[in-house]
Amino acid sequence: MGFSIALIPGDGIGPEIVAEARKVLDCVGSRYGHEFNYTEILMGGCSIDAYGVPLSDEALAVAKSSDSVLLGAVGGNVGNSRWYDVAPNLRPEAGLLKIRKELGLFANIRPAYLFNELKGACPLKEDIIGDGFDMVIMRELTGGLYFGERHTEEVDGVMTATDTLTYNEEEIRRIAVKAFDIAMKRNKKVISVDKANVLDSSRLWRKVVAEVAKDYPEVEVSNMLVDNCAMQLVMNPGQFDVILTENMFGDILSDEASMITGSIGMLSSASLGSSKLGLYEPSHGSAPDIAGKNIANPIATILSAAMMLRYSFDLDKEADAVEAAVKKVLKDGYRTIDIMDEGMTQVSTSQMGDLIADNI
Ligand SMILES: NC(=O)C1=CN([C@@H]2O[C@H](COP(=O)(O)OP(=O)(O)OC[C@H]3O[C@@H](n4cnc5c(N)ncnc54)[C@H](O)[C@@H]3O)[C@@H](O)[C@H]2O)C=CC1
Ligand SMILES: CC(C)CC(=O)C(=O)O
Ligand SMILES: [Mg+2]
Repeated sequence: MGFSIALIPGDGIGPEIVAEARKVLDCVGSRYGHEFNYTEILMGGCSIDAYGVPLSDEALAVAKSSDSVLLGAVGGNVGNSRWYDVAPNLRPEAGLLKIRKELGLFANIRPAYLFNELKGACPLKEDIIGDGFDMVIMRELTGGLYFGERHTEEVDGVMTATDTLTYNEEEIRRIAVKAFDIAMKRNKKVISVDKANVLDSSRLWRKVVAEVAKDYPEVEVSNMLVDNCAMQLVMNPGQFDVILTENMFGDILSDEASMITGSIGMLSSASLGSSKLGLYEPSHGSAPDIAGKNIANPIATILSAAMMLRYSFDLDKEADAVEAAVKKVLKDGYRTIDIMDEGMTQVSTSQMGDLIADNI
């Protein structure tokens, strides 16, 4: 079968890791008889350099007309790059926020599980790791603080910056439904994370989640405050199945969850809406500190490509093959530097891609 993929390498390590995911997809294509047709588009700092905007209308149109979108990452050194001394809607990340909003991708699924082979790279003590953990963070992606009205102004002679956090009940309901649906296919446990002891938006969040829960009597549901959740993730990660949370809390908690899987370079993600068109990207950023060195871990991006095969193309067998290839390469002892451990063989970004592709 043929599938069109809008490919967005982006900035920093983006082009390096996307090249490896493409290599793996091409192996899947020839092994299983599919044709993946790529159209490369610019987004982020590279698009600012080329067109003066982080996402052009033409690039957005390509993404909208594709079967799916595969992204590396966007952005540079926040604070000391030329891309940041401009209005917020012209910064690299504005391209990412725009594509998420324009494609209606309100559900960001970030699976965090510990490969047995990576127990040594997990920073937690053995008795905390126990039998490992396997959770999914279901993060709301097109509402909340990242999309609220914001401005900076002088108030009574003092510079004052304002960001607003708004959710309506429909936005909460649709992400809650996604979380309960996914819990039904897993261990039937949802922990909804909020800050209901302070925020009105969190109180509405709790009320709507409780309403949705009534349609899923088999799912065990509870609430947890976000500061406690940050602590519980490193104290008892095995307790989580599905974490349901709003945009910024999910952004922060997923970086924390990624680290206990061994490295932020391991955490994949799928951003979905109400159609088959999804955007697939690693949970990490453009890592300018290691860009161009061929040392970044491409596994999060490769596993994101596997999610693309599963969720956008319904190619479950092929997605399983990619995940199995990743596991095999780790089992064989190959590691990029971020997950390197005693007795293992250190490989570069491109070598890791080659090894995974060879195991398809
Ligand atoms: N989805 C996206 O495009 C995202 C973009 N960003 C942007 O990325 C830029 C850098 O942000 P940071 O806060 O430094 O976060 P980051 O996630 O890019 O990097 C944090 C740390 O993790 C390391 N790291 C990240 N990915 C890695 C990988 N695949 N393999 C090995 N090590 C890896 C980096 O070297 C760095 O030390 C900023 O401009 C930020 O806005 C940040 C998060 C998401
Ligand atoms: C630029 C941010 C909004 C992206 C991010 O940190 C993320 O989606 O994890
Ligand atoms: Mg993030």
